Amino acid sequence: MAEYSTYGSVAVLQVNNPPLNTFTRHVLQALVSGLERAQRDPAVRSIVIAGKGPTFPAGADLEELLGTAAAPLLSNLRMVDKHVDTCQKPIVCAIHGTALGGGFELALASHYRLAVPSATLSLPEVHLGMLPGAGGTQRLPRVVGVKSAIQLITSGQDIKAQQALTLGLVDKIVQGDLLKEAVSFARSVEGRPLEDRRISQRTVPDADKVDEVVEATRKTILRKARGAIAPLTCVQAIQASVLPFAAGMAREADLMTYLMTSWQAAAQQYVFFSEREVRQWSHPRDKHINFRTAKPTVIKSVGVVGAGTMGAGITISLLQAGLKVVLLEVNKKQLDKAIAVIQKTLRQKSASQKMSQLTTTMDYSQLSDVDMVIEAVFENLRLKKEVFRKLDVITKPQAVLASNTSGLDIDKIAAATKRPDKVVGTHFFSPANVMRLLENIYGKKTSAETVATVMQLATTIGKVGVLVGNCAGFVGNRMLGPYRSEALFLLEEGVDPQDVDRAIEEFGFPMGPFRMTDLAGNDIGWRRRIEARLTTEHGPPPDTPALYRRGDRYCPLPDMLCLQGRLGQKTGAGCMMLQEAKDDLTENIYIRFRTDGSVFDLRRLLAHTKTLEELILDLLFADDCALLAHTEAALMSHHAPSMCNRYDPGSRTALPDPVVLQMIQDYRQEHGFKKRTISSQEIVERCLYSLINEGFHVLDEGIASRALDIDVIYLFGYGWPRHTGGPMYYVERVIGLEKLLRSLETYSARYPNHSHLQPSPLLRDMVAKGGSLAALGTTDSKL
Ligand SMILES: CC(C)(COP(=O)(O)OP(=O)(O)OC[C@H]1O[C@@H](n2cnc3c(N)ncnc32)[C@H](O)[C@@H]1OP(=O)(O)O)[C@@H](O)C(=O)NCCC(=O)NCCSC(=O)C[C@@H](O)CCCCCCCCCCCCC(=O)O
Repeated sequence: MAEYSTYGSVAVLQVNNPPLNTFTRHVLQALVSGLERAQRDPAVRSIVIAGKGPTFPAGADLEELLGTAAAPLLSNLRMVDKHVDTCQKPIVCAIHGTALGGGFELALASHYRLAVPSATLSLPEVHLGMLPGAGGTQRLPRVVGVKSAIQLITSGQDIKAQQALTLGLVDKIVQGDLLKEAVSFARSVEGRPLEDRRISQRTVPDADKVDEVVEATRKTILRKARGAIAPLTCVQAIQASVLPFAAGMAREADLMTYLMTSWQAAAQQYVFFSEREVRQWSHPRDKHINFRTAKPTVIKSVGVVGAGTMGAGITISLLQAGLKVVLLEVNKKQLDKAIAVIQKTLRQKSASQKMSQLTTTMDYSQLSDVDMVIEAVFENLRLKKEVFRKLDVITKPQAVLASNTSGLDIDKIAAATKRPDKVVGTHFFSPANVMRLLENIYGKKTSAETVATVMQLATTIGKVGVLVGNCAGFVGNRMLGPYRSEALFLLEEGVDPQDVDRAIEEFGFPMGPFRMTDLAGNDIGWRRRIEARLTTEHGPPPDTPALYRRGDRYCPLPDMLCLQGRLGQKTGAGCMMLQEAKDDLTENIYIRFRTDGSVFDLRRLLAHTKTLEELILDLLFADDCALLAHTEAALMSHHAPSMCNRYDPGSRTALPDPVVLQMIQDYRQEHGFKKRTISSQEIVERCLYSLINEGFHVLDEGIASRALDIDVIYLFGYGWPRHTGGPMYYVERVIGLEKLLRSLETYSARYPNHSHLQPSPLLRDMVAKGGSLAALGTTDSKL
């Protein structure tokens, strides 16, 4: 637990609790005993604390901290802190790996800190809904000042060894053998006075500005925290660091108790464990196929087909993980653009050497030797099937063929090949090199080995892989459908897009549904609806009721906006790019012509023209292909409208657009909707409960095998606020299943034709029988 040895006058205490040397009560007890022994022994004149194996302690053991062993753990932790803080012999912490939470706090309580260059220090408790409760909020500001301490603690960010040296958090970076160096360093400081080495005895350098600093940061923290209580509570604890040390520690303990007993801390710790638990997948239809039984194929090289935004992002992720990549794109201009983006991103990450692992090509035969291909072409089933047909012929028989589709049928794609067992979905989220989620979709014939391979790939490239079944939209986008529909129905009834966004953002999402569509591109959903024949490029399908499709309520507002060229931020951004990077405009921008109402993709037109400017000038001045008036004006002003909001050039701040508001008003009038006032609560409930209700359907159908899989998808792919634990956790632990059912019953009685508000049979069953999502597989046994 903590191994004791001596090297002459130096006692070495090495924490040994694999894999991360976390502090359990027994580890802390062993540390107390070791410290007592070293203090008692007159031959010992200094002490080194280190971690055995790969790391310095990574903090308190969460299973103990949150369980019945919390009290002895805390009392032992206090004892260690007291022994270290009052010790009359110098204590040197030798840091390698990750010194996190309580581990870093132990180092701060010691007299000296040495670190290897690769070491990382951090106080990540805020991510667990807590604060650094072992003196971190009191000692850190005494070293770096209140301002930096607020920044470091409320973000929980990593501090690399070199930065820690600059901040005065470590005393020396050690290049060679850490333990040997630490022992010799300890020997060199023996007998020196210790008072000025005790951080607890120092004063906070910017103490006189504490109120000013707190006031200045509060607003930013509030905006970022979006309903999470931990960040602001951390600030309160840091504020107390200007008090005498003992008083500050007492305040820290009070605030820690408050946080530790909050529902948000429980939710965030559930998130921590769920993020790891999704790796322990099992096939919903055959539990014998699981992460233990299925062996992944080793992937060393990957082909990426399609060098659009997604293809480039996927390529960056693969290169960063050290994999060889062959990037194929048939459009030379697009390929060049992707290469530039990849180069720039890798350079920013100081990883330019990774470029040597990249081959770019326009020739499919270059994919003949890769272990796996990820197709990232346009979201069109016909096109994807064509690509897979080619890949099946060209790639080696054992290669895995994955599609980065966001919702198309994996079985239909697999059917285009003679190796459906090797075909699988890998749904990346944009930007693919940033977003952590990888939704992996197995088809009817996908083999266990193929599933294991893509789940392993997720880990290799630092993503959170979640295994789901095949259905339209899979888990994430399928659940988003009802949410979006309800948001649109709310517009019909009287709220403005900004009201919906505000309510959802106040709940904790980084973006409401309309800002999100503006960002992603309204045409994505439009194309999908066109393919599903719910609408056409010219308007509603003939002989179709305006507000119904196949018997279901339908809101045509987004289609109407698309027909007017209001495709989202990119229509504005695309035109703004005119000024700076005209070659950059390669996404799908549509131009609708007055003459025959036909819609063209600007990108395609661009391929036949010299420059975007020339094309636009041609279009604007050609008699036979005049643009719609408003698009024309927007192009002229280099600022096309987005779907629902206006954006000042270069800005992402959404401003209400009077044109859209008027359009919605006219629409209400035309279809006889009576405007009424709708509360934020109703907005949130209707949007989120319909999404969660779909989650119950998804579980019922076995598309997701556990509620935690859905939670992880929403947390890591859709910006669901982390402090609420995810949609399924939130509804079960915070709202209550019974309340959800009653609310859905009320809303569905009011809106009988909104089918997604009809409570799912699984939810009804669970409420009737007192069942729980945990019993369905939400493994929160660790909590
Ligand atoms: C460390 C990592 C970066 C490593 O990442 P890596 O990818 O290598 O590995 P994994 O993440 O997969 O982890 C492997 C394995 O280990 C499990 N695990 C990781 N961390 C912990 C942990 N801290 N505890 C338990 N288990 C852990 C993980 O689940 C994996 O398990 P699996 O089965 O899936 O293989 C990365 O793991 C990481 O970031 N970990 C989290 C580190 C962290 O957050 N540390 C901080 C912990 S909280 C803490 O330290 C609190 C302190 O501030 C002290 C608090 C003192 C409280 C005092 C309160 C006083 C007032 C109290 C009230 C009075 C009441 C009373 O008196 O009774």
